[in-house]
Amino acid sequence: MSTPVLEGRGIVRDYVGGGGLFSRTKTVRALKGVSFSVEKGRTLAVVGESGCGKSTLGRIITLIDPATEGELYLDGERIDIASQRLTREMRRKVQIVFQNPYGSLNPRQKVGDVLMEQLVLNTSHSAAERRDLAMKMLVKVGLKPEHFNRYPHMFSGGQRQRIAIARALMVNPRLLVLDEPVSALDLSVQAQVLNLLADLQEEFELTYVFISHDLSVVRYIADEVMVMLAGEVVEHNTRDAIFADPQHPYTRTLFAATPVTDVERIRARLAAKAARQAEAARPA
Ligand SMILES: Nc1ncnc2c1ncn2[C@@H]1O[C@H](COP(=O)(O)OP(=O)(O)OP(=O)(O)O)[C@@H](O)[C@H]1O
Repeated sequence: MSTPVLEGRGIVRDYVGGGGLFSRTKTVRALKGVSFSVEKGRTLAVVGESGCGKSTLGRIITLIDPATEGELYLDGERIDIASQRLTREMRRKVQIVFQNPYGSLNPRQKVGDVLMEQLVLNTSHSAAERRDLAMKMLVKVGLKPEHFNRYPHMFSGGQRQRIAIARALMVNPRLLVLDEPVSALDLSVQAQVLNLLADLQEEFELTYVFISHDLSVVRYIADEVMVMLAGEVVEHNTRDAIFADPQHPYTRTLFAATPVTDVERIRARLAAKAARQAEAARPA
């Protein structure tokens, strides 16, 4: 078997915080030894109720926050997630897209500059090359070259999420952590952004860690599903297996509350993707 793009072993995260003026300092163990791996080109969905540790795990994988204990491997290379002695190259490999792109886009920065800034920090491209690459990326995510000189407030929510995805892709990452990336969007726009993510995954051979509370979205996009409860993984299986036959009582409760939406459309999309992948894998 090939080396996974991402592997976590026994990841623990404690938050040491005050319990208020008159109470003793409390430690919250947000992750209690989480292990998983994701193969290249696959999407691992992380699900579970609010507070189970999904975002904490996402921030550790993205190397934004340190872990208290545990090991993380990117393309087989061990990353020091406790002390966070990280190279720029390690950081480049993992990018994150958040639920609210408006919060992470500088309102005074034009979209073209948002994209080119990534290249200034991470590459030695000339100004003309940076401009060219940013223009091309705008088109790849379904925006237009004339959007280059516009500000974030001039876009819809879906378009802003496309800008955030474009920014993440500018540095040619291996892995995208998508933390509730469509939760703030209308249903029709959600579908467009999910389709875009599926297309980009195929084109750039990206690996996704997709954090979501929305199981209909997970059913659409995931290859594998990892269910978390109170900082622990209670179940991890392929999407089809876990939806058809959830094993853990908590998974069953979680899934029982979710309506199945538009199954035919999901099946058609996944079948088309599988056919394209099979065609690409066929020897010439
Ligand atoms: N900075 C922090 N300081 C202290 N405790 C924190 C901090 N961030 C998260 N926690 C706690 O860690 C636990 C996991 O939080 P986390 O945000 O990772 O959960 P989540 O599953 O992503 O929830 P949500 O879906 O609501 O974002 C929670 O108990 C939370 O209160």
